[in-house]
Order: sequence, then structure tokens, then C-alpha cells
Amino acid sequence: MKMAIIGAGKWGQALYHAYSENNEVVIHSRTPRNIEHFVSLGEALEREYLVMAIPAQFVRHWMEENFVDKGQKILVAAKGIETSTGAFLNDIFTQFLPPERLAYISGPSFAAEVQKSLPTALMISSTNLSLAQTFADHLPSYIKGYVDDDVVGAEVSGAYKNVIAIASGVCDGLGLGNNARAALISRGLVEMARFGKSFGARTETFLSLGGAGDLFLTASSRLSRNYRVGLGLAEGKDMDTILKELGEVAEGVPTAKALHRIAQEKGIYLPIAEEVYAMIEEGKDPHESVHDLLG
Ligand SMILES: NC(=O)C1=CN([C@@H]2O[C@H](COP(=O)(O)OP(=O)(O)OC[C@H]3O[C@@H](n4cnc5c(N)ncnc54)[C@H](O)[C@@H]3O)[C@@H](O)[C@H]2O)C=CC1
Ligand SMILES: O=C(CO)COP(=O)(O)O
Repeated sequence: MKMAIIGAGKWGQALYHAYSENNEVVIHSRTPRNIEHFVSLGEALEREYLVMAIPAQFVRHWMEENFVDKGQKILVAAKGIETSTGAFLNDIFTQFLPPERLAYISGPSFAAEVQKSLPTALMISSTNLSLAQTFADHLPSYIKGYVDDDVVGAEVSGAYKNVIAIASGVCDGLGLGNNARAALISRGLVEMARFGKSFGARTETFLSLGGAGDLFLTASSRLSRNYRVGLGLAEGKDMDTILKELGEVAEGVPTAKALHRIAQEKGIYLPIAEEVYAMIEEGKDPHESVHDLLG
């Protein structure tokens, strides 16, 4: 397939590497990069298949400023919920093109390992299963693709796991042990499913690659930027310092704010996400958060 990757960060470049195995792929980002097949925005938009790999908080602005509908099908690779409105990415993209032309990629996938062509399994979700299958069929030999039609479940899983990963980094940073981390991740999965169900997601989606799979990966590895944010919080660092030292996007930070907003508006019980929000936004002492979660 003729494809363009939009966004040349870690994930955009990893997906460029992956999809280049079987397809004609170009890549575009706002800052020119010295990458083979780097193209202008105009050339990228001419491609039939687009992969959107810019961070979730910038998606709406990017679409408003740059998107020209030429019948393209879009695979959304970002994971997050818009802080300013509480909107899911599908709420944003469907303002620009119909759901049957949208798919979402999720699952346990550190960009660094995909870039090394290490074995990976991912989920591609769309209300149009034929489109999901098309994106899955064109994945490289080392990525096994599974298709699903629970878009809400996939979106919530990908976004929420980043917030639980922050909590897990705090847990390990405080040296609370393996029991504590396992309990936190398990309860985080329950909380994620509760939240998703309130938006119509299927419970079994949270047991899939996009849910439990990505959560287990992200909440237990220093390769995760979100997990590293948690380590920084446990060390007592302020958020500006943490994000400056990280130098990359950590979607769990803005998503924690979005979850807090939605929890207040809809009255959903999100104890772990709310403690992450309190640590990030209100400077709550992580030891106090642990005490309150055990209470
Ligand atoms: N890095 C990873 O292992 C994975 C990341 N993702 C998701 O992919 C998305 C992108 O993350 P990464 O590529 O890892 O981030 P990154 O921090 O490596 O790169 C972010 C890219 O977005 C660009 N960018 C920043 N602000 C922008 C704006 N206002 N408009 C357009 N472009 C802008 C930056 O120039 C940079 O190239 C995130 O939603 C992340 O959760 C998903 C799976 C794996
Ligand atoms: O989504 C990811 C792995 O599936 C990347 O996780 P981080 O954004 O925490 O690095």
C-alpha cells in the first residue's frame, strides 16, 4: 500500500521502519528530518493511507491546520485523551472523516524494540473491520496483527495504561516491592475497564494486547517514558524537572488531567488515576498517595 507516516518522533519512525518492509512508505513531520523518503506535507496527504503518530494533545490542532480530505484512510498511532476537552481521539478524528476510514493501533510496543525488528503483537481496531484487516495484513513479518472493532476499548486502554504506568514507576521508585506493584497493576486494570465500560467499551478488550498487554509492558519497564515520570515523582522531583530530563512525550501526564476532569464530570471512581493527578498537578507527596490508596 502507498502510505505516509505523519510525525517523525520515536513512534512515527518505528512505524515507518516497520511498514517499509512491505509497502511504499514516506514520512513527514513539521521539522524536516534527514530520513530517506522524507516528504512535504502536500506529498504526504496525497497518499491513500496515513499513519498519525503525533502526540494526542496536538492532534486536533494538526488536523485543523493541515488536513485536506482526499479520501485517505487513517491509522491513529497516538495514545491519549485530550486534556482541554476530555475528548477521545476518535471524537476528534470523526469531525474530519467518517469512522469507516479510521483505525487505531494499540498494544505492547516500545518503539525502540520495533525499530530493531523484534517480535511484537499489536491490535488494530476499527468499526470497519475490513480496514483494520488491511492495516494488519501490511504489517511486517515480525509484527503479528490482531483486528477488533471495539474502538473505544482500544482508545481507553492505550491512554489509561500510561497513567497506571506513572503510578507503577512511583511504586518502584519508593521501593514498595513486587507485591505492591502487582496489586497496583491489577487494580489499575480493573479501574481502566470500569472507566471504559462507562463509555461503552467491551470488558474483554481490557484483557487484550491493547489493554493488559500494553499495561504489563509499560508499567514494568524503564523503557517506558511514563514509568520514568513515576520514578521521578518518587524521587521528589517537580514535574518541570522530570519532563525536561525526559525530553520526550509522556502521554500519561496530560491524560491524567483529562481523566480527573472526566471523573469529576461523570462521577466515576478512579482512585489510582486521581492519585496520579494529585501528585502531578497538586504536588501531593507520593507516600501520602500510597497511604490513601491502601486506606
Ligand atoms: N515511543 C513509543 O514507544 C510509543 C509511542 N506511542 C505513542 O505515539 C505518540 C507519539 O509519541 P512518540 O513518537 O513516542 O513521541 P516523541 O516524543 O518521540 O516525538 C513526538 C513527536 O511529535 C512532534 N510534535 C510535538 N509537538 C507537535 C505539534 N504540536 N505538532 C506536530 N508535531 C508535534 C515532535 O516534533 C516529535 O517529533 C504518543 O501518543 C505515544 O503515546 C505509541 C506506542 C509506542
Ligand atoms: O505505548 C508505549 C508502549 O506500548 C510507549 O510507552 P511510553 O509512552 O510510556 O514510553
